[in-house]
Amino acid sequence: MQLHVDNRNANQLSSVDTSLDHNIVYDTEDLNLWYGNTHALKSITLPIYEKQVTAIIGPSGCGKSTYLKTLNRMVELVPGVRTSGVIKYRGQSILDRSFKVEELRTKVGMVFQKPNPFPKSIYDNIAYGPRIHGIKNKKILDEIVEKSLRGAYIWDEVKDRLKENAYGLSGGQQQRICIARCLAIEPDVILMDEPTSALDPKSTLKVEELIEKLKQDYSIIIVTHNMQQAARISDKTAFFLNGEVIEYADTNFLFSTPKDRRTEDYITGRFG
Ligand SMILES: Nc1ncnc2c1ncn2[C@@H]1O[C@H](COP(=O)(O)OP(=O)(O)OP(=O)(O)O)[C@@H](O)[C@H]1O
Repeated sequence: MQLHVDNRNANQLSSVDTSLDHNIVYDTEDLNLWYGNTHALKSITLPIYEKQVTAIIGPSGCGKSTYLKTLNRMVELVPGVRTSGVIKYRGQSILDRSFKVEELRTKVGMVFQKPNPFPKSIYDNIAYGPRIHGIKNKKILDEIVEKSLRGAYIWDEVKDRLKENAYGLSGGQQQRICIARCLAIEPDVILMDEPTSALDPKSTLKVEELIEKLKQDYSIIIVTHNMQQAARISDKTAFFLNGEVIEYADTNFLFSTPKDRRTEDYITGRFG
């Protein structure tokens, strides 16, 4: 594995942006994951930096979504899953049995491939999380709803129709509602699993612009099949293949001078 960004592996550093001293938000060390007999993640070691966009790329079935779902422990909902190794979120070992998964869910939001608003009003979609966390005061909820919709750059489009069902919005708008729903719980990290793959080019552009803005305040980890998208919006890129991280580097570096032949083959479209 080529690892250009991990300061703990100084010998392997070849293209590190040392001008930005970003903290590590997630640190994965020697993570393995099995679905029954399928060894889906193999010895993954990956530091994820805060307030950056980290893209996970690789061909179908290489373990991208699985890795994302280990970061919020959603993967353990699959029967027969086993893991070994360590994932630290802000220094806390989240795979430990003693770690409270509820704590993680308040800090880590997730946006899925297909927009999945609840069959409720736009307002209730955004207020859902805060209400679960016990906020009942209407004025406070109004403020959270407005702030979250503004944060997802969709306020102007929906401010006059907050009581309407979110299903009445376009796919791109629904996806930004889902992002606003994430923001309403004031997360630290946003996980995105191919958030634009179901969207048209115009909506994709809007979501990409939104991601660029969100990284000022949030750490974003995005799985994408779209290499142009990874190149456009991410700071770091990890290339996965057959459950392994083949190369992890500053995005500019990985796309311009990949170190591993397999990365080069993938990004030049020779396979995948
Ligand atoms: N629930 C599951 N049960 C058993 N095996 C699974 C399950 N989910 C994924 N796998 C297997 O784990 C491996 C990694 O799958 P994963 O979905 O993480 O890949 P991916 O890179 O996200 O693929 P894609 O780009 O097609 O979404 C594959 O071999 C897949 O078949």
